[in-house]
Amino acid sequence: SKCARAYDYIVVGGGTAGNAVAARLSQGLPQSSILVIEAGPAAPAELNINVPGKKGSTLGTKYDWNFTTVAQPHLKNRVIGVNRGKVLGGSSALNLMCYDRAAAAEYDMWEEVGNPGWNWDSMFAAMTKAENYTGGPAGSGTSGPIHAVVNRVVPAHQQPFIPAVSGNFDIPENDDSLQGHAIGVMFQPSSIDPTHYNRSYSANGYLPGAGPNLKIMTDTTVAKINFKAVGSRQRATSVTLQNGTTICARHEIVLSAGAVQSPNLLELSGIGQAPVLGAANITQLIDLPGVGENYQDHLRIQTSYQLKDEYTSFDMLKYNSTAVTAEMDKWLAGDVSLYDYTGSGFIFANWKQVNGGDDSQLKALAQAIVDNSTDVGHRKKLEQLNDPAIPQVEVIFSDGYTGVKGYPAAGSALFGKGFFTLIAGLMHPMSRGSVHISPADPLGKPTIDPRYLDNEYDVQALVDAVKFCRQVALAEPLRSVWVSEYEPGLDLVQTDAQWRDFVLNTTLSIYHPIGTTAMLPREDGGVVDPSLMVYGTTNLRIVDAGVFPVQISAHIQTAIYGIAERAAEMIIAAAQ
Ligand SMILES: Cc1cc2nc3c(=O)[nH]c(=O)nc-3n(C[C@H](O)[C@H](O)[C@H](O)COP(=O)(O)OP(=O)(O)OC[C@H]3O[C@@H](n4cnc5c(N)ncnc54)[C@H](O)[C@@H]3O)c2cc1C
Repeated sequence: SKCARAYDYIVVGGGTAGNAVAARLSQGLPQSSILVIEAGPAAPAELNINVPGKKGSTLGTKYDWNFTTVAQPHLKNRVIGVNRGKVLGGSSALNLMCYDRAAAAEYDMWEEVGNPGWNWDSMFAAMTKAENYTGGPAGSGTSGPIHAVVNRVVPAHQQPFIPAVSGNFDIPENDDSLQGHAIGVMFQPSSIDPTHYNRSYSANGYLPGAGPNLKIMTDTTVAKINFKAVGSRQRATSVTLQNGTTICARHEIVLSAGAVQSPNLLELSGIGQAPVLGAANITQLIDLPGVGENYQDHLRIQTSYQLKDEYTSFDMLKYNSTAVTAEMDKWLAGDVSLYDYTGSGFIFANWKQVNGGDDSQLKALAQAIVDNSTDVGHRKKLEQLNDPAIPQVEVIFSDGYTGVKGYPAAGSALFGKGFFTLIAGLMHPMSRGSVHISPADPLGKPTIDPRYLDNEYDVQALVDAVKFCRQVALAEPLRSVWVSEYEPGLDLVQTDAQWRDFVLNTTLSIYHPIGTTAMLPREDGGVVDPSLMVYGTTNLRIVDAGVFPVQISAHIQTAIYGIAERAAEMIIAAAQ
């Protein structure tokens, strides 16, 4: 079909990775033309995105694709939200700004599973190239486009968190957790620009540094990628937009639509497994069974505590309209405000640290899964369990009520009270799921089935993680700041059966899907090779969270920026 326009490089998806790779290409290839196509709008002045304390307020809005899983049979048939950014900046505009890194050995595993050059050293260099960490330890990035800083608002009732953990558990205080040794209890930064105390994300971080050769189309959705056969491989020549327009690419197309939608776009373009394509009446161009498989995520579970009345929590902004106005005025004026707040207290621990020195039960459960699996990712998870330097559980000190049953209703006895929440994240669940186009409506919402908790390891791990949250809350001096456990309730949940039920009723995703276009050997279910090129194509790369081969024990944005930096270096080198 005819080209309405042509560019040297087309990046599909102006999200976290897409804007990063596009801006770097525009700088490194000043003679080339680069186009970013983003389905959502640009929203540079949107306070719900820019103000750190308004994090979460964009979920369910026009800036969110609002995907959901299919009913999860092992979570009592609950449907779990899969929120994804639909705005220039993608999910980096919606995320909760936690900014950290996993243990060095976890990035080295990417190389061990068949990706030469992808290891801690190369990823650390790439992640710090993306970074400008004010007040970070030696070795942090200081001139990259994404800002990081430890939040200047630390509520008084968070002060006892670190002493309670380091004083009562075998978990050391660690001031250096972004340098490859992740274990400990610590303050960690958020992706915030301390100049104005606003969210730092791919749209306001990378794009201002791009050259005039970068063009951005917003509110524009790509429907498919078109190919031309070159010998036994396929060359990506153009994209077709949802309105039927065709835009041509002279050199390469980069797919950065995220771990949910990049595999969908491959399928819509004829790349994927035969049954999925056949059911949607799509002609198969490349048989790639790994497309949309290997969906891995982090899971969350939490306990919440009602504070003594002398403490003021972030909850105030839920019920006190005078405080809302006053704090927003302070934020707008650049003064210290409650609206600066993001979480800064974290624990990253292995199972022995969580379970009083004994990790035998969880290891046996994991071993049983690996014994019945040929999956390379499962084998790596067992290796991770055996390495005490690799965290299995994260606990976030979250000020205010951020649980599942809801803040007390207006008029109820606890309305107007303050809370804090300990959110546990399970870092290496064993479950694997999938995301595919829906046969009935291939251009509509995808069918997402993460198969959460489909194995006993994940269930028991969540039980242990949430019991650990309570133990931390009960440890002094933290015990002295609260009056009662609001959720689940000290009296209501005590036995293992009750904890198990609480897990099945309240476990949620912590929004980190990865692996659905994995960088792995083709025979292991891989979709891209170590240069991020889709197998069977000559010039289609994927640059987003989908290429992670194995999940890491960290919030994933730093690794995604690192992948984008490395991808840009490869594409620029290939062009020169
Ligand atoms: C609510 C939430 C909280 C999170 N909290 C944290 C956190 O605190 N710390 C952290 O490190 N990580 C966090 N994450 C995870 C992290 O932000 C994301 O994993 C990451 O931003 C994903 O980057 P990406 O480039 O893979 O995809 P995205 O950033 O999602 O980018 C994909 C882009 O492609 C666009 N797109 C999709 N399909 C098309 C199409 N057909 N045509 C055109 N454009 C298209 C989308 O609109 C989007 O802009 C969170 C995520 C969410 C959703």
